[in-house]
Amino acid sequence: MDFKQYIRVIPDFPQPGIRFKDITTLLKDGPAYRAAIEELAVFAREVQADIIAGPEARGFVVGAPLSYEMSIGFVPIRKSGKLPYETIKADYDLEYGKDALAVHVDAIQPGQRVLIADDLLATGGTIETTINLIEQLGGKVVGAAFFIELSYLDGRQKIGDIPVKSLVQY
Ligand SMILES: O=P(O)(O)OC[C@H]1O[C@H](OP(=O)(O)OP(=O)(O)O)[C@H](O)[C@@H]1O
Ligand SMILES: Nc1ncnc2[nH]cnc12
Repeated sequence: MDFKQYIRVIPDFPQPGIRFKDITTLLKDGPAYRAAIEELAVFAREVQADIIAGPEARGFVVGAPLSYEMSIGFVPIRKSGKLPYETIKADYDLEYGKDALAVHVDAIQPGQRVLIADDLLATGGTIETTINLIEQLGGKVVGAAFFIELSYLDGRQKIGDIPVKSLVQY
């Protein structure tokens, strides 16, 4: 399926110079959304993931259906201050700002094979921070799966040799 035709590009959002890739136009199309998740599930099975982690908020709409499709667990990586139990957290930079992410200390068991799922890879700050948090908990990141990759920002260089799958590239 040509997923690019389902993605809407909004110039100058949320600030001048950013071309925002809007996935809501893909999400509202049932067959396209399902096909996108199924394609990422092929990759997740190849890397033998046994749990999915997704960064808030758009990582939830990719990671949660992927874990459901595979009948494996889902770990939410949340913006700092949102998780109720004991957490570890890390600060990071985005294409358009700064933020902090956190995860529960008991979210991942040492040695678990973790696939990170998100809608989009831009500078790689979010994925790098998520990898860092999972590795601190003893998890092994076996792959990173995205709907969209902004190749011109070269986020892959922050991921090292972890296998990456993206459905659409700009
Ligand atoms: O590769 P990066 O430069 O880190 O950018 C990619 C991240 O930016 C967006 O999330 P955002 O932090 O805007 O949060 P949201 O999902 O809550 O909208 C997107 O969903 C990715 O998680
Ligand atoms: N250009 C972009 N479009 C949508 N989400 C993003 N997150 C970071 N950069 C983005």
